[in-house]
Amino acid sequence: MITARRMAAVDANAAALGVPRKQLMESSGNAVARVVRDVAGGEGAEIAIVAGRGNNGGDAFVAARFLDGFDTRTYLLGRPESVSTDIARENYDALVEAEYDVETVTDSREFGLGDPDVVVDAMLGTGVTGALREPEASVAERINALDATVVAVDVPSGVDADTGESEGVAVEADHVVTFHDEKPGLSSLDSKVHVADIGIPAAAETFTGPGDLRSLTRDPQSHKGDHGEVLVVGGGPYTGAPALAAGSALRAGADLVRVACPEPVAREIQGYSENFILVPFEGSRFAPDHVDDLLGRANDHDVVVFGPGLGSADETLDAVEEFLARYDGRAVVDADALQVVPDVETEATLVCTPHQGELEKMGGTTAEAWRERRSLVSEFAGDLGHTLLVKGAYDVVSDGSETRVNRTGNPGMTVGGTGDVLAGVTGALLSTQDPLDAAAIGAYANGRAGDIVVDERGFGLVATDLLERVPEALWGERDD
Ligand SMILES: NC(=O)C1=CN([C@@H]2O[C@H](COP(=O)(O)OP(=O)(O)OC[C@H]3O[C@@H](n4cnc5c(N)ncnc54)[C@H](O)[C@@H]3O)[C@@H](O)[C@H]2O)[C@H](O)CC1
Ligand SMILES: [K+]
Repeated sequence: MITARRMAAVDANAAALGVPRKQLMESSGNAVARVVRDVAGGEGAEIAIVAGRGNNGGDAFVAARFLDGFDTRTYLLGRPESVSTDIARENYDALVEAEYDVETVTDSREFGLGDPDVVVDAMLGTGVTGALREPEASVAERINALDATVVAVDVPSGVDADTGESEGVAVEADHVVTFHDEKPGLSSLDSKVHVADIGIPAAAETFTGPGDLRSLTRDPQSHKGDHGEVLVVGGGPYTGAPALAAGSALRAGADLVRVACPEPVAREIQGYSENFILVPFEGSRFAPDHVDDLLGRANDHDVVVFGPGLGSADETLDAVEEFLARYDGRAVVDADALQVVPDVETEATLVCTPHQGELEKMGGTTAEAWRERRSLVSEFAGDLGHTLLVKGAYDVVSDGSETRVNRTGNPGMTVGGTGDVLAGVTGALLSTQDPLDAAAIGAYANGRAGDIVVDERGFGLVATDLLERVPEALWGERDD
């Protein structure tokens, strides 16, 4: 099962892996034609292809080329100039050039579909927003009134592939040829669903890629706070770690970042940067006495990043345990705080970011080969009931039901502090993304930032270099 949003990400990842969308379109069109052949009842059958101006229409232009021998006519709803993508337009032009029977429909009132045996509905696919507009709405009604067998491309036009719902009229299809994987909304329809393999490499789904960054949108109308308020809880024996996590959360786009830390740590951090808002607590380390106050504060934030530099004193770990038991918001848990997670019952939504050693301390197991590690991490995440981001040469991210593997990053990143950067980035992302996406994008961007630094200067990077490249890694030029 795959949502339209995830499908778009996987599609972009496939392109980055060297399988561009036009190639997928060729497979999609071919798959549609195969189903049409099966339902048409022999050559000579009359087939009407009704194509819209997006890539859904593009699939149908390809299908027409695979239907030689049938009496096929293709209708484009609109002028050729209105075809909205290059690849759909190229496939349209190819039909015209090869003298296929193609008509443009500019006045739908005069559009007569005749009495075909099969209608291919390729007006709209996953690009639909809201109710069908004209001319698509009245053409859908006309298709529904015919006796023909209706084969819809990807999704019946007007239907939302994620929900199966339509806001107005929608095509009623006998068959739907959908691509790559089942879509959540199709099972509720009265159509026979055919899932066609269109040659998207499994790696486009398994591995994070530039497509995963597509969910990072910024609404021009956004206000302060829309992109997250993050509370970093850390510091004690270490002072750099919470500062790195906080700085990274800001670089990853959080609007406000506060650092809750012991007073002496706060004094030191203040000297690092004027961008930090500090909320010091008494004493030299986090302890159970601080939990009440901290819970109040945490509830005013979207996400808490727990762990950088906290240390592992017994009273600190007790305090972490008590905090998590009483907290029901979102949190990234890193470093020493990780070890209490398996023992605590919490309503909180956690993204845990252990390296392999920390994973073992949590009770998880690891393996050398990433495929094996992927299954182990997935199983352990399922047992924990939280999302895991297990760091390594290949990072494994899983919530127990979905698992992604991240390949960005390099051996230069074994230096101290890179984990704190990852925790901060993931914390900022967790305020706008679901936990699996936040962890996957966090791992991808953190590694990419490291790759940018090493490409430029070679090894010898330090964590602050990485932090500075986080914006570029998240929003810089994308090759999708
Ligand atoms: N990997 C894949 O998923 C592949 C999918 N393919 C096919 O591509 C379509 C999605 O294509 P896209 O261009 O994004 O969108 P559509 O063709 O569905 O429609 C865009 C088109 O429609 C207009 N529009 C939007 N809403 C409405 C409305 N309510 N009424 C009228 N018109 C509307 C919008 O303005 C655009 O012009 C997917 O379904 C697959 O069929 C690839 O070919 C292969 C890879
Ligand atoms: K369609």
